[in-house]
Amino acid sequence: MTVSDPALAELLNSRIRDVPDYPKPGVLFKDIAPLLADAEAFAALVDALASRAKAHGATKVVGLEARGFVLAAPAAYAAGLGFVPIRKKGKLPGEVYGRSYELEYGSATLEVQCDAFEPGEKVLVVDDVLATGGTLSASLDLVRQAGAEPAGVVVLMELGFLPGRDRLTEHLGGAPLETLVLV
Ligand SMILES: O=P(O)(O)OC[C@H]1O[C@H](OP(=O)(O)OP(=O)(O)O)[C@H](O)[C@@H]1O
Ligand SMILES: Nc1ncnc2[nH]cnc12
Repeated sequence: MTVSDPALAELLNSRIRDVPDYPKPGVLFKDIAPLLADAEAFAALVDALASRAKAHGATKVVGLEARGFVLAAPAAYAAGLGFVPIRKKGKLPGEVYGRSYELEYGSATLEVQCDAFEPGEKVLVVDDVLATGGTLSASLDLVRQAGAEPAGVVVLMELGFLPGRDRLTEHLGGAPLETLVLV
């Protein structure tokens, strides 16, 4: 397991709120709104993501709609890198690659623009939650299909009671997966 900074993990976890039975019965929803609203915790999170982007030699930071955007875009700015969105179906203009996937409370299709990357770019993929791993698995496949190489994946939190990490392994292709908070 790769929770590498216990003090950061404690700060971030203290600002994540549990909401039982949202968006449907049986799901324990991890609400990051209090973390985003806390200047100290949000800055610590963005700085940690930016440092991972630099450490992995990334040339772009990729964020996954929608909560991943809120983390990845400021991290890209802080690292001096460009940002690429992976969006839900039908939101991106022009030619796109698409992948369908299952998640904890439904199914969806993600898309990336075909010209989002220069060939061979190394990217850091950022999202808020690793639950079943469907979202990140689809996203990693899309990054490769669009001609870039995942240099690493960072998630704010991993739901350790779900098999997301196992499902993700084959899609990582050796890229490191780092979890800032394990719950
Ligand atoms: O590991 P998984 O089971 O795929 O679940 C994780 C994903 O689920 C949530 O996104 P959601 O699709 O709910 O979109 P949102 O960020 O727009 O709320 C979350 O932000 C992750 O992207
Ligand atoms: N339990 C959960 N809490 C917050 N976001 C999620 N995305 C998928 N599962 C989730």
